[in-house]
Amino acid sequence: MLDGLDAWRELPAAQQPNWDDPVAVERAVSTLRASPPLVFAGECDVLRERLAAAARGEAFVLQGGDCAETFTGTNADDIKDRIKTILQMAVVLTYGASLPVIKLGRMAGQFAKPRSSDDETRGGVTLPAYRGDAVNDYAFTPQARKHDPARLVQAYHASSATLNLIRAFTMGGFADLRQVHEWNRGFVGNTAKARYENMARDIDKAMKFMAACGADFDALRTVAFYASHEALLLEYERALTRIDSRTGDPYDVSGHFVWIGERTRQLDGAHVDLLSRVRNPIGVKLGPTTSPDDVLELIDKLDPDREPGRLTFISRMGAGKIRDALPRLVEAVAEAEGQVLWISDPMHGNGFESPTGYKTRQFDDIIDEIRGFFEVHKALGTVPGGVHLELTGSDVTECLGGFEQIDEKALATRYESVCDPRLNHQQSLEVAFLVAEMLAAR
Ligand SMILES: O=C[C@H](O)[C@H](O)COP(=O)(O)O
Ligand SMILES: C=C(OP(=O)(O)O)C(=O)O
Ligand SMILES: [Mn+2]
Repeated sequence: MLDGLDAWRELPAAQQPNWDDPVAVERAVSTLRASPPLVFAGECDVLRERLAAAARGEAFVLQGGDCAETFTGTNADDIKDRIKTILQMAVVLTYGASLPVIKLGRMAGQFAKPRSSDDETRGGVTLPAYRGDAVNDYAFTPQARKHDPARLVQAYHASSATLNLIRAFTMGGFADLRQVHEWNRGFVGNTAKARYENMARDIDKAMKFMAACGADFDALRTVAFYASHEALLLEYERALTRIDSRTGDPYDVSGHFVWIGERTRQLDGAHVDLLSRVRNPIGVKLGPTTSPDDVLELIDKLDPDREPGRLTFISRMGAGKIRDALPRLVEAVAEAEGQVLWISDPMHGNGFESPTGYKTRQFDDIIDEIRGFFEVHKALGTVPGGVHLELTGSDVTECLGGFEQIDEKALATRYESVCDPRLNHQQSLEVAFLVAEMLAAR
């Protein structure tokens, strides 16, 4: 019997690649094992403490980025635009919440996707589904769709390059509060967004007030920005699990925060087992079929010591279901004295296919699910601790609605996602203003 960090190998593992060349898998895994960690365990500990503060209502989490990062998207402009969007949103949310905002990118590791179907059929041809650049290529040819273990190593290098740029931007002056504030003024000033003007004006006044008081803006030139992704590919996550020399504890050093998806959260499955053994702060997605017993068992397995900041539940119920499905889960956790952080993913329960064949989501459904999340927590006296969004920094047309009123016809103009539809730059900022209003109204 295998123990410890390899016990998952004897458990059912959903959504894994079909590699047909064990020698190539071993080559990739041994390269990963010999490669340096992407994050330092001490950073994961700091994030765990920050998330504990969010669970107490003393901070708010903004987790966002692509559904699926790609190797071609690993370039300076795309990464910069995503960081810029998240920084802009964070300033608006900080103002609305009057709380620090924890910035957590779905970045630097989000290269693997669970899929509903193993195959995809186009024009009578059936090939393996695209499972993220860490597994196969999006192009619809037999060669591209073959699962290739060498891609794990490419995903590691793409994550490393992304994280390097994140660290450079957020520590090197790009995140300067004065600069981010100017970008936000541009957003509100450029188009008729009357609804957001009041808050933007208030933020402007607050900045002037801070300046008049002699606030040290130079101290606000850097921000902490953490990396997160779904821990889907077990060989990859295992190869990047290392023993921390300070404490002797295992950490998954592929990212600061890793989560288990809705499709891989089986209580006796491999993903829950592996993540139960690492010290990182971790998350679990919870869809509408989750039962109170499921959440209690997940807490027992993943957070037996009830450690604040260790476990985040990311609810993704759908706008029409959240008000019915979430309360019993939140109540069960509260009764069990679980110390979990609740955050809302208003994306994954609200997808549908447009008549023209695009996977999309309605902006208003996304907002309604977040509103439902706040309502449920308000009614129960618990803490709505953050939001988890699929977004990008460019002007794609993937989600419907928002003040630009992207309609079904417009989806075709700039649909670039290789998996789920993302909020574009403007829609992301709009979400930030609306969530800031919800936070301010608490
Ligand atoms: O990002 C989430 C999942 O990978 C995605 O929603 C699955 O999409 P599918 O139903 O097209 O496979
Ligand atoms: C796969 C995802 O979500 P879920 O596990 O909630 O379906 C995702 O976050 O892209
Ligand atoms: Mn997705």
